Amino acid sequence: MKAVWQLVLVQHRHDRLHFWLGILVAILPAAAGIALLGVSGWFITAAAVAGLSGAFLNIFAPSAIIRALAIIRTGGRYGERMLTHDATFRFLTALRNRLFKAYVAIGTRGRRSGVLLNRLTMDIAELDKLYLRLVVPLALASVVALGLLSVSAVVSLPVFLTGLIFLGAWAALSWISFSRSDRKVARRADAASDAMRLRAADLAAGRRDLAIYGGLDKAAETILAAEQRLTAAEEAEERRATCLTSASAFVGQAFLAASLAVCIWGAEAGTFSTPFAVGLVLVVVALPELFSMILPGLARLPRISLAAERVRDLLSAEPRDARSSTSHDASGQVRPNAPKLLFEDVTFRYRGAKRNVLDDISLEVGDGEVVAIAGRSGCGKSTVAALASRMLLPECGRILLNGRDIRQLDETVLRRSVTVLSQRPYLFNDTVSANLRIARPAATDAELWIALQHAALADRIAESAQGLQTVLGEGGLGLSGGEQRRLALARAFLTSPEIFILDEMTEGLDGETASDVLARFLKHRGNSSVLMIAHKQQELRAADRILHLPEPRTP
Ligand SMILES: Nc1ncnc2c1ncn2[C@@H]1O[C@H](COP(=O)(O)OP(=O)(O)OP(=O)(O)O)[C@@H](O)[C@H]1O
Repeated sequence: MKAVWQLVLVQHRHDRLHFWLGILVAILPAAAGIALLGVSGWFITAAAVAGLSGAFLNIFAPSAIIRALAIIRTGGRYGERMLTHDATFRFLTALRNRLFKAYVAIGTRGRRSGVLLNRLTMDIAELDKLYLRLVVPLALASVVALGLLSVSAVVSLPVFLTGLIFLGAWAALSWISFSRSDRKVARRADAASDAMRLRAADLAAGRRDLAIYGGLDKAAETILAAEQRLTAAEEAEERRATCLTSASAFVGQAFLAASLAVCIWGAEAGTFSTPFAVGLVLVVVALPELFSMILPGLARLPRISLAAERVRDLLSAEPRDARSSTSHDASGQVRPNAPKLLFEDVTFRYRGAKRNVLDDISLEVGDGEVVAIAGRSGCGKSTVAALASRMLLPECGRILLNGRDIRQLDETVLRRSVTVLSQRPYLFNDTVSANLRIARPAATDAELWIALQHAALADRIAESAQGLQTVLGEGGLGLSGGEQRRLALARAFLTSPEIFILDEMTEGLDGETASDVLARFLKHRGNSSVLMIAHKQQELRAADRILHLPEPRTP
């Protein structure tokens, strides 16, 4: 549970003003609501007693108080919703940014990025309950309970003692629920939900191969098994929540009964008047509802706690330089005579792997130079490409872009400086122009057509009546593998990076298309340098320099 409090502190530090304002504004309507019930009960009874006995009763003051309390309660509830939700959304927005930056900086560490992203999204969604369902209701219940106890201590000792006993009972209930939070069940639910999504994504992506090899049914079964595990865990959580609600309802009813007995005794003994006793009973009626507001947060505590732990761990793994990359370091200005890309004694090992993929590798790509990386399969060529574009971070050594450590570069500057062309370009199910403008949002239609011409795709797009507005993918224009690569090329031509990283850009294309795509790329790349993972002779021939990576070592 330590992580839960640490995250509460992080939120508090993030925006103290909204944190406390939310709590204060939540207390206001709750206190007004309780006072409204008490004053109304007292007033109605006092009016009835005065009516029966013919005594004088000033009705104006209580009526005005009742109206004022009703207005405060209604307005306060609106303000409370606004402020508490605002405080939560502000915090979650900032948290999301920090967490995504942390992921970018430390990488996925060998785990599936889709699974991590999904888990992160779900964890952040879980954390919106931290302030709204735990902090605010707990603060609210504590302040109101202590306030009422203080008042009752002055008014009547039996009322004070009754309140104290039942407040103790609620505190004990909350503590038991808090300390016996079943994190095992929450962990099982999280694992089952991750497995379900992972298996479903695998089934969707690999359905053709699964159908060919007859594995569709088995794949579907694994999804159903994960779903059953998730349902079982959720049922266990539901049972726990029901027990908690029942126990709280029992304490609430016992409290009402005991308070009623004390009020009847007080009225009969003349300790307080009948109108006061009725007002007191109505105040007591409101309290169980106030305490029950804590229950959803308490029932959800195991899940909140696990989410808080993961988020805290990610925040603590966030490298200092990624947290504080300054615009000074990240300015993206060219340092004279610095190579475009420089690897200095870089060592890298995949998480969980037994050996380093790269050992003390040094390489350099000069201004405007085309450098090919060659080597046996598995020697780490794609790993070099991933390191050069900061998809991975080296264990030891440094990677410098224009003379500055790649770790310290601002994300925007980095993405503007490095363009990666891979063998699997991602094309969105959107128009041709939208797919191209990802690279340069302000590009004009004329610029898009020029880029398409350079990539030898303009004629194909012009065939379609909608031209640049033609939708790609399902229900739209279908492109062959080679055409997709040409569209990715046109997209790359709209950027002017310091360096292009070509990770098997022509892989899977026939010889003629591969030569054409490569030739067009080299002709229209401008002044950018190129680091090219080379498998083919034509790629090696096109390079100014070839770097051979050492043979892969067997474990
Ligand atoms: N995510 C990963 N986790 C663990 N090991 C990995 C991962 N990705 C690659 N490897 C391993 O790292 C080594 C280098 O892989 P890499 O893809 O960089 O080689 P490559 O030279 O590009 O190979 P190829 O020419 O066959 O594409 C290989 O032994 C590979 O099995």
